[in-house]
Amino acid sequence: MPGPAAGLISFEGFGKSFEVPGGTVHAARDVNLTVDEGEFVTLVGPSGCGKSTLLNAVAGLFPASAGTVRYRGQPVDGYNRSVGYMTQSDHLLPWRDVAGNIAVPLEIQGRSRAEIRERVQALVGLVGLTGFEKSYPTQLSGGMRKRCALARLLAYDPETLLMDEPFGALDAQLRLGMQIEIRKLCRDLGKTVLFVTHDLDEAVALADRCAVFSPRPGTIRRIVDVPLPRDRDLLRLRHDRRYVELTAELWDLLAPSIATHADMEPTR
Ligand SMILES: Nc1ncnc2c1ncn2[C@@H]1O[C@H](COP(=O)(O)OP(=O)(O)OP(=O)(O)O)[C@@H](O)[C@H]1O
Repeated sequence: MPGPAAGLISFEGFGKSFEVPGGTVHAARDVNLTVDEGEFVTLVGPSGCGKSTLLNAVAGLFPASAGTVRYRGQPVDGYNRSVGYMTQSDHLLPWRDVAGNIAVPLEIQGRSRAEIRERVQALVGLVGLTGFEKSYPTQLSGGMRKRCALARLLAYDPETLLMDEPFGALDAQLRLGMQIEIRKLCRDLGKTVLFVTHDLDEAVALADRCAVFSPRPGTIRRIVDVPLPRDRDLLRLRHDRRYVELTAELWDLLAPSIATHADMEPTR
């Protein structure tokens, strides 16, 4: 069995095609990527290049069409219970308050009432929602809803977080607040993160490494190391020369595919 050098998650010649009416969509091809435990890897690339497909494959939502996806050295075969998923929409239950929403995974796991109360309180504190336990989703700001969704995700205590543009709908200030939050939480809790974003600043600000995709069928064009400190100050990144250079490098890599990316038809 592969040892730790093989990484926590590995894509080995991974490819995925979907049969759709009128043809086959080749979503991803020949993807090779190893993600180490505790690493924060961002995925960027043109729309439709297969970024979400990679997350879905790690979650075990479908099998690979080519190659292999491994988790802890084992091929992903069926639902991967070691991962938690967060998307742009928060899917909070409107009829439950903050505490009730965060409690959902714990209730499903059959935890005792006392245990649930204690864990919910800890999670509320962790994401900065203390005092809002009894608020309903409609009474929360966009950023607070995200915090609530994040606390619910952490209630599962997944080893790995799969995040698909989780802050895409937030305005710039709230987004920055959530970015600070997620980096700190993941570092403190030792989580491994695969994070899809269209925002190149976000891709650099959060990442230990950033994988840049080519247009569909997407493959990794370049893996960019982000040599910023692990405890980087996101509020001051704009003054950091390395950050400015790295975001410019990503722009240069992606600009040609943005300019030519007009084809959204299935490739047959
Ligand atoms: N379950 C599916 N069935 C059919 N086609 C799919 C499925 N999932 C993804 N696709 C297609 O595969 C391609 C890649 O989709 P994917 O969502 O992975 O791209 P993406 O890079 O995440 O896109 P975006 O940045 O726009 O969210 C797209 O053409 C999409 O329509």
